[in-house]
Amino acid sequence: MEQVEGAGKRKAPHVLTVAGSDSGAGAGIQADLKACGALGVYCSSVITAVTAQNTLGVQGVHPVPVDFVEDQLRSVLSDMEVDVVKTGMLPSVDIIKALCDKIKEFHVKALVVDPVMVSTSGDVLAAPAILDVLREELLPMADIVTPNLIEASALLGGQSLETVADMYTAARSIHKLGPRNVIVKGGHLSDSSDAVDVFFDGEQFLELHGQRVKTRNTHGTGCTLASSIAAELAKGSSMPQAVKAAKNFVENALRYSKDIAIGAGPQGPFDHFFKLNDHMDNTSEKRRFDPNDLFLYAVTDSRMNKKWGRSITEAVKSVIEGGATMVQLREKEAETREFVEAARACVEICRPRGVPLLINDRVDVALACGADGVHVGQSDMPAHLARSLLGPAKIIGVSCKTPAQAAAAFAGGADYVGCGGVFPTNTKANNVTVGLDGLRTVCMASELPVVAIGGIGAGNASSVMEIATPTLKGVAVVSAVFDQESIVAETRKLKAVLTSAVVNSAV
Ligand SMILES: Nc1ncnc2c1ncn2[C@@H]1O[C@H](COP(=O)(O)OP(=O)(O)OP(=O)(O)O)[C@@H](O)[C@H]1O
Ligand SMILES: Cc1ncc(CO)c(N)n1
Ligand SMILES: [Mg+2]
Repeated sequence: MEQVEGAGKRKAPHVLTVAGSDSGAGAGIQADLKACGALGVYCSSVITAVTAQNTLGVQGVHPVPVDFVEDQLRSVLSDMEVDVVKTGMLPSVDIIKALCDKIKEFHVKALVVDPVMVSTSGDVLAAPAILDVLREELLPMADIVTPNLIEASALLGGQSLETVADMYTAARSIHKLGPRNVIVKGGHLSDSSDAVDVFFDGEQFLELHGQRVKTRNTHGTGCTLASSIAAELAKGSSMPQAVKAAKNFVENALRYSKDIAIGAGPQGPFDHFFKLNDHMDNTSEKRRFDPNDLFLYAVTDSRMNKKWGRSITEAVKSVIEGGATMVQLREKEAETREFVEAARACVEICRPRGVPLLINDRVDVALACGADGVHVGQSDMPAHLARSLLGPAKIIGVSCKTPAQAAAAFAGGADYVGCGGVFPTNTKANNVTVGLDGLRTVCMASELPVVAIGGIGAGNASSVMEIATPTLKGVAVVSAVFDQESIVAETRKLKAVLTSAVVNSAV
């Protein structure tokens, strides 16, 4: 029992958010919980008001009675070691006063105040009556206050703020109200191509520049910025570090979420958990596959390596040295553990040499070792499922013998087609040979680039490349390079044949 007590204890960085609930979950308490969760910080929550809210605006506000806000504060602060308190919507003077009392009673390292007043949709979240108590009691206790342009203006008695220069003036004036640091947020700054926030610590200004993401999904950026600052502080960052990291987090989340469609209104929520999901997203534009990589595609074979007494890494190193433009690990006999280890080692070899490394059949191994993609056969994982597991950036190749299979590969989101066996081969038992005619038929029909495979070597590679359809990009070989005394020499020889075949068919 004692063992359990001592050994497992680890203090979790802890933010307490004191804010309103947003039923649409883009802003408020829900944004704070997600931001802290995404940044690895525990977040407890004291709810000051319940709002009925969606992407159209705020349909209703229901403040929590002050006694019950106090009860929640006491419950959390008396029991849990809170590092940082972050405040959002504080709908009444009484609630602010109760909060100030509780913060004085229980020690916390830092207080982040987001002076929420009006939602972006223009709905009032806190009565103007709170301004005095905010200025006089809460702000002097704050380590940082994070007004947007409208809130900064309200704190300064309605002075209009329109330019970055105005933001400097505002930051200085708000600092005089007592907070240790101020960040005036420029999300609402009109016609600016970047998103500028102005930070002031009482001595120095820091202009925080970020790209302005073109998106409707900005609901909750303010809450997220403030709770991310709180989370970074709880993890031990300095204030300038925390502010920069938070700004960066918001920008990345917005960029990732710019096309997400939730709700019919003008301002949608964004995804705080983009880091968890980004490899799963099929809609993002990036694709990083160059069909020319198929030119000399080397496919490993464990039996051949065994026969010649080589490790898989030695074989991969040599074939790249000889000029291979892409490598596939095809380990039909290896145990998973052994396969993953070998694959990791090969990733280390291929990556710095700019050669993509694919894994045959095993999507799990490809993910585990960080390979560039997979090659699947007709009886392996279907391309569309491999794509949904691997995300948009990985390369997927599919073995096809017919135009119909090539069309299905294209529809499933594959990047290339491997067509064969072109010639009879010993590498693959019972494999139907499609011949040069079968290859030509697939190449003519395929929407995807094609690599020819099966019994190809220096002796017959020219006859393959002479098919010369625009889709045929190269040859994939096994024995021609790996079942050889010198991998480097044979690969060079094949590359020379391929290069001259391409030159000849071009003239
Ligand atoms: N389109 C955008 N692209 C990049 N950053 C943005 C964009 N919109 C806002 N930001 C950034 O998000 C943070 C919050 O700024 P903003 O001025 O929108 O706060 P807010 O009005 O309090 O937000 P909320 O709608 O949550 O109340 C700032 O760091 C700001 O620069
Ligand atoms: C509950 C709540 N807090 C803060 C904001 C500010 O965006 C909002 N819209 N809703
Ligand atoms: Mg706000």
